[in-house]
Amino acid sequence: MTVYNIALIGFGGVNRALAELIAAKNQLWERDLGFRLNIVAVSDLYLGSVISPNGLDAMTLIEAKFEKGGFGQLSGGNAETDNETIIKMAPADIIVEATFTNPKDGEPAVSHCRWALETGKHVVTTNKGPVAIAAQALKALATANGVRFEYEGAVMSGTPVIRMAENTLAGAELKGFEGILNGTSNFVLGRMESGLDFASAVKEAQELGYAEADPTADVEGFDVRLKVVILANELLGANLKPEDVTCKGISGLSASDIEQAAKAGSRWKLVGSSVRNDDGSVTGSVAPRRLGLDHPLAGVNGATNAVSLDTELLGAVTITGPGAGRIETAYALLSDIVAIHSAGASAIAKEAA
Ligand SMILES: NC(=O)c1ccc[n+]([C@@H]2O[C@H](COP(=O)([O-])OP(=O)(O)OC[C@H]3O[C@@H](n4cnc5c(N)ncnc54)[C@H](O)[C@@H]3O)[C@@H](O)[C@H]2O)c1
Ligand SMILES: N[C@@H](CCO)C(=O)O
Repeated sequence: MTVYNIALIGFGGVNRALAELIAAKNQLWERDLGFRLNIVAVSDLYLGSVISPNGLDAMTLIEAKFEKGGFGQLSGGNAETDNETIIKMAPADIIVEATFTNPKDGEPAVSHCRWALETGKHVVTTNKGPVAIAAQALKALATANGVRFEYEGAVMSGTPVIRMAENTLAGAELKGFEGILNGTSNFVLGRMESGLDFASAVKEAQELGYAEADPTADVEGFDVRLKVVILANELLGANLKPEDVTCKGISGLSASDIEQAAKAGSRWKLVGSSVRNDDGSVTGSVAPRRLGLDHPLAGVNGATNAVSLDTELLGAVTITGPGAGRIETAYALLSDIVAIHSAGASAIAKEAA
């Protein structure tokens, strides 16, 4: 039986949900996936940090109502956050990075990933910053250190768009994509269509765990811009930076815009897209678009996301599923760990052959 020791960096909605899954499903994973997860360290800006080489009880971590600096009360705990020590020194096989996304330079999460990879630890992350801004360098660092850098949850939470496109559409010749890539803004537009005002709809999205720490990133399109960069670089072989992608969000849409669209049999959606141009260059954009109800993206509601991949050999292939949510995103982390486990198993099989 394989046990992966994991260290959680950030203990907010997503990593708490992963701890919940561990508490509820480790036995099932042992049976069905061939491994179990053991939390050996946690570090959080608000709660402090803790290392326990034998493992922390996931249920205790979730149920304890820790105040600021609360990890200081635990054996091996410290009221201060100490990401660098935790990442470099904890006896972890995998660092689970789920701190705030910084859309400007990806820090400090880029450094968290770098410290982990340099010390021979795998990284799984749902943080869009390091992936959009430094994926190439981090992937190279992972390869140089014989470990993996996995980030399925950075786009469409647990819906497997990155791995699905890479593994099962290889050779289909992707030409571009367009999609609804932000759960919060899609949820907000739907709630406004039902008559709720913008601010209350954003508040609901925050309560449901969909929104970024600063929801401006959701409603101004910055979050979608990062996702367009991630998909374009990963799937279209581009080398885009966030500032290369034109970006407009939904905050300029009024209740009357939304009402008028509905009366005319259409719906506003925030669409992120990218295309390979005839000269081989790849461009990307984020903008609200008024779509007829017969458009495939018009019926995608709530925090659901969808991306339509335009391929040479198959035409459009559309992937749809949850785009945000705590458990949904924690599942993406599990799927990354499954990928690491499978890669390890196939490496062992190759050595034995
Ligand atoms: N919630 C979702 O639906 C979702 C989906 C996909 C991706 N993501 C991404 O996953 C990450 C985590 O999301 P979340 O919903 O858990 O966010 P959250 O705001 O609930 O939690 C983030 C946690 O990280 C901690 N933190 C922030 N900076 C830190 C630092 N420098 N060191 C240590 N801890 C730090 C905060 O104290 C907080 O507890 C974000 O980057 C987000 O963009 C979230
Ligand atoms: N805030 C993001 C989380 C998923 O990346 C959203 O609403 O889509």
